[in-house]
Amino acid sequence: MHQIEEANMSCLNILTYHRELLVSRLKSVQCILDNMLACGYICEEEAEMVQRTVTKTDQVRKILELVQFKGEEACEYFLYIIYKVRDAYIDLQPLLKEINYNPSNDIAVMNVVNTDPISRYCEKLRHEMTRDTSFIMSYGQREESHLEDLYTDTQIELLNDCNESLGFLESLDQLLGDHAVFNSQGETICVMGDAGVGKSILLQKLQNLWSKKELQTDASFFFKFRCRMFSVFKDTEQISLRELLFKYNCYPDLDPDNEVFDYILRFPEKIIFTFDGYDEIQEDLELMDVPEVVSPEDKAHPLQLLISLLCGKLLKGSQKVLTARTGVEIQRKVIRKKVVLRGFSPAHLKTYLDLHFKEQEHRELVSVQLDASPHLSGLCSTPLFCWIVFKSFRHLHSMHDSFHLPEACITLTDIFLLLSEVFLSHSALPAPSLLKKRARCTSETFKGGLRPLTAFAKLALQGMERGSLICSQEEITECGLTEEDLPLGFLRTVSEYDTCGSPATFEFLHGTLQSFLAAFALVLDEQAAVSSILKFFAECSRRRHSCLPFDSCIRNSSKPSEKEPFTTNEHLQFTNLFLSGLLSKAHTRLMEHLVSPGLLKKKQALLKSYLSTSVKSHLYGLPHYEGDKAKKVHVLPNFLWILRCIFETGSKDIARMTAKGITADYIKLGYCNVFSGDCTALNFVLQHRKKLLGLDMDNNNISDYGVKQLKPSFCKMTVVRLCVNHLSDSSMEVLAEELCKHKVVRVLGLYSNHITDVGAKLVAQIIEECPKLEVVKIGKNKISAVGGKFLASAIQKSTSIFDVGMWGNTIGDEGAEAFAEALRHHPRLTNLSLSANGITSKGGKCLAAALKENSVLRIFWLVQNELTDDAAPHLAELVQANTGLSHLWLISNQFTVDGIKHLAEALAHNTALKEICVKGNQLTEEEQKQFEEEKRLRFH
Ligand SMILES: Nc1ncnc2c1ncn2[C@@H]1O[C@H](COP(=O)(O)OP(=O)(O)OP(=O)(O)O)[C@@H](O)[C@H]1O
Repeated sequence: MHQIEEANMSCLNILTYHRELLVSRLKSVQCILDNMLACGYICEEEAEMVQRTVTKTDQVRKILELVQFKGEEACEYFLYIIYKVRDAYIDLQPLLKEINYNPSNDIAVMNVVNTDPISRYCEKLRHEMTRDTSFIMSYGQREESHLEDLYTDTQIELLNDCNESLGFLESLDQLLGDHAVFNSQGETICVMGDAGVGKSILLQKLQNLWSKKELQTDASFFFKFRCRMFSVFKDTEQISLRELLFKYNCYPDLDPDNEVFDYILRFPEKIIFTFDGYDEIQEDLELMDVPEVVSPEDKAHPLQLLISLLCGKLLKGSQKVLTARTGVEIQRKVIRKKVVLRGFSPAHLKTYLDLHFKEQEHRELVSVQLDASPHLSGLCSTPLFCWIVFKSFRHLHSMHDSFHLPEACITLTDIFLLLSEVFLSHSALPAPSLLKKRARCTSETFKGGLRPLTAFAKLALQGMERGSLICSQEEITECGLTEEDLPLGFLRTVSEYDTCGSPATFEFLHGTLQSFLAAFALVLDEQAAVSSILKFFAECSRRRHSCLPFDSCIRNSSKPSEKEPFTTNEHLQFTNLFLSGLLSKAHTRLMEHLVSPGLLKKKQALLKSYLSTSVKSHLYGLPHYEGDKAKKVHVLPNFLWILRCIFETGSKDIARMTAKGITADYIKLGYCNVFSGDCTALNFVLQHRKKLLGLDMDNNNISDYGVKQLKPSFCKMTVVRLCVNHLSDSSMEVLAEELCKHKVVRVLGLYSNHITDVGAKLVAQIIEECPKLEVVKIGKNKISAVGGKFLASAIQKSTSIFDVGMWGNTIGDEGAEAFAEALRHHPRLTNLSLSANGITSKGGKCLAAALKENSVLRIFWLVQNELTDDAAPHLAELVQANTGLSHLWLISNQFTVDGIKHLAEALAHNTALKEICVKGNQLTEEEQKQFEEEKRLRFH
């Protein structure tokens, strides 16, 4: 029917006309009855009569009869209920649109109460989610902070399916949006990141925003799960999807007809799921055979339900956000998009500092210490470590006058010792306000708290041995912990798994804390054989992990593939690291108060000898290969853990021996997930190396803090490859100072960082002042014409440089002109890329003219610029000049067939030129054919 006619129709007639549709699509009868009754359009008896009718459709028929019988106003109110309670009558919204429904003024003032189970459930979900997500955990339950008071943005980098950066996320809304989706079939958004970088908090923020309707999404349901919960179930336990959703989030109230679950099944796109900590269940998944679950009614093991949800076998179309530690492999097929958390930038760190410390005096004190120590700043870019450092500072500073953060190179062990000291001081001392400040005595605090510390440590170790992050009340009691010990802060209760009144379950405040305490247990244990301290080292080197069965569920294959033991046993690696720290010389005095000195010595000696041997065998086993000029070695991520352990031990002997053991003169540490803190460890070893060394650290996350940490090692570096590492101009300052001082560098790789013209000027200085520098890669930065000119001028003066990559900057024609000058008589430059730099024909002409006078350039890249046919005759002249150029890359410019003709003709006069690649210009297939004869002109 025509809309105008409909608009003029009475509501009574509309109900008659659309009766069939209303009968089939109106689902929530109760809400209509409740409101009709409340407004007096029907009486109790009439409502009961409707309810007594057996089928839903008959109930609707009865209601329609009733309201029509009551007259126009009742019919109008009936439509108004459907209009107001949108969620419950989603199927009838198109009808309202079709009839162009608008409530009259009289009706619009009437009240409609949403008694629909679905809407009520959504409200309940939001309410509970707000309650559950408003606080960030802190020491015990005593000092929880509001999420809003402390949440600070972190760097969230978008990646494509090859793990290349697509820039940073600007707001959390973008996480769920279509931006940077690389697989539209996939439904899972992966959030990756290292331990403590803030994955759980990010999800918490997302949940909190949704609960307050501040997240841009249509989703009415939000179900949150922590993956470790799935480990709690026995192997034989089976539950349904309905149970999984409701029991572990919240139950719908007053929903006798299961309308909520039916709705969820019908509209999965209205759901967001978050699954936190996929790495924590990897082993459980590997052990289980995961058949597919596809029916929402079937019961299955919760892990199977999880996998089916992630694969889209259940509730297809729902949005899923999954977090996991960096390096955990998840089948590409199911990933929709991927982000990686990079922690706090210096600006974020400043914001967090301001949020954390209300007192100006504290802010300044901590800020000074951060500025003085790039290593501490680097550690603090991981929010967990930052939180511990700040919290400990605040607590210890308030208790003791003279407290300062450790000044020398603070280790992770130091950080967790600080945290433990704070926890133990809770029990040892009265509240700070009542106390006259007194001198800090760490060993006294630890001695005083030795009983609970030993018990917590034992509990942590037992969990680690069982592969469990959760412990029961029984286990806690067995370890000798009492009610009074629990509020110290090491443990917290977990309500999620505590369903049906089962006794409370606990977990350590953070997984890393459990690793730390487990290491403590190994040190404190006076009963076990000394050799037992090495159990996790042995475990880590023995294990070879398979890919996730999540993969095999998708691939239908159960054959695992080899995988490096990097992320899957990270909690064990952390235990090893803390063990190295606790047994270090620096902590001997403290430890001697807690364990007998003789035993401590034995443990220290054993660890030292183990590390020395394992370093040797590891270095020996690394894949060596002969490069063009150097003997190269590709370091594996596991080696990075050994380096971290060596640093924690603080043992110069082991560091010296490791340095000596690196026989190669080029180390590749690419894609090893090296973060800024690791540079301190690397530097700790490299400072003992006498010979020169090439270091390739491309594709890591070392940031400016890491470069500062490497400062003492640059004096011996011949190759400095730091591509894709989030470096800014301040790193260039360090490089310029060090490289120009020592002048040994041959290769400088800085591709894909955040270098601007300021940094380019410093790189230019390096080019000018380092007489051995041959290769500079500085593409994909933020260098404009200004920086381009600095670089060009430096290149012009250099007699050593022969390979320069400038791809993906914005030097434009002005920059191109400067490069033309640099090239004109350059004695050595053989390979130059000025691709993707916004160069038009104007710049192209200059370059072509200058190059005619150059006889050394072999390969020239001008891909993805804006060259048109105007430049073609000039480039043709260059070709004709037969300068020695062997490859000219002109892909993706704006040449037409006319321009290409010039090039083709010129080629006939040049026998030295091997090819000109002109793919992606503006020629049709037909036009390209006319150049078929000239094989050196490539279109593909
Ligand atoms: N964005 C943030 N703003 C403020 N504090 C944060 C933020 N992210 C993390 N933190 C702090 O760091 C702690 C650890 O963070 P979180 O548990 O989210 O790390 P994670 O990446 O999930 O670690 P893991 O992989 O070990 O589980 C939090 O409890 C909180 O104190």
